[in-house]
Amino acid sequence: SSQEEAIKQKDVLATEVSSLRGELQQVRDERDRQLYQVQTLSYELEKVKESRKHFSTELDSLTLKANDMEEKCSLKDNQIKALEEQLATAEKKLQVSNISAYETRTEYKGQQKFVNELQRRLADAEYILIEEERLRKKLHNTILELKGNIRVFCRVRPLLADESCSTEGKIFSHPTSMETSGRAIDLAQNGQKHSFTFDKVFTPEASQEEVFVEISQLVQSALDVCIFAYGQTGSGKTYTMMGRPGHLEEKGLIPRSLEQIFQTKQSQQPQGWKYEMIRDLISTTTRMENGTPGKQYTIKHDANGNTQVFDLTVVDVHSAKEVAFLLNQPANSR
Ligand SMILES: Nc1ncnc2c1ncn2[C@@H]1O[C@H](COP(=O)(O)OP(=O)(O)OP(=O)(O)O)[C@@H](O)[C@H]1O
Repeated sequence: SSQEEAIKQKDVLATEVSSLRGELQQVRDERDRQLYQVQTLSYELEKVKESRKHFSTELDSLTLKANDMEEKCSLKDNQIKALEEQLATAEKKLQVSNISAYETRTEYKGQQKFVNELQRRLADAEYILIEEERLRKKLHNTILELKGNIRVFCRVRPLLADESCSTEGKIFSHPTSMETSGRAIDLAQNGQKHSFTFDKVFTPEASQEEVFVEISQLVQSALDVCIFAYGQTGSGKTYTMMGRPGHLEEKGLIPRSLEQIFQTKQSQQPQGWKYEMIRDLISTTTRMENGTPGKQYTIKHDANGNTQVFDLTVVDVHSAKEVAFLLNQPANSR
């Protein structure tokens, strides 16, 4: 029985051993599986570590980028704020400008009305002025006609430096009677007295200006005027007509008349008058548009016997408002 028991025990033990072997095998298998898993996990861990490294680098760079972006964003924010402020100011200004533009427009309309009214009044005034000017011209010419179309003036020049005073005393005197005052001259020759009367007598003291004032009225009627200087040689014709070259104060009737004509041309321009002055330096003959010779006024002849001509020639009267003169001043000798 002990043998049986031993056999039984042996069987139990054998079963136990085989079960333990099975368990051992299972544990071994489990261990192998676990080992494999550990290997796989450590491989994965390695991979994870690697990718973590990579991600951390990327994270660093992204963090840097994010910081940079944040900085830029805050900068942009500031800029946006500043721009918003500017926009607000600009909007305010725009509002003010809109108001002032409206006011300006209203004011402009008012001004335009006023200008239109002034232009209308100006046109009226210009019309009246032109009419008045026409009347003035007519009256002026009538007065000149009444004074006489031909007037004779006498000018006595002073003694020149190389001329001596007559031993017999003065050879001329001016009568002082009321009706001949300023118009008469008495000459004494061989004890005889000769009296002459003119429209005006200029004494030796008379300046170029005084002589010009007397004829200046005629220049207004320049279309019909002829100024003629007559007298013996050395009596002062050239001086009276041309003046002394280089001495402005002593310029004669011709330069003064031309100045007056040009001044009138200027001053009458605003009233619609148009004068055309032609200075022809080549032409020696002057003709009206219809072919007839124009009026010619010989002004000067010099001491050498050569004649210099200064022509004031009426070429044409185009219309009441357009008058053309030909001012021909050849320095050539004839
Ligand atoms: N009123 C005056 N005041 C001062 N000097 C004068 C006056 N008139 C003439 N003279 C002088 O007398 C001189 C002779 O005058 P001017 O040459 O004008 O005479 P003229 O009549 O033209 O003579 P001619 O017929 O010989 O050319 C000139 O020296 C001129 O400057």
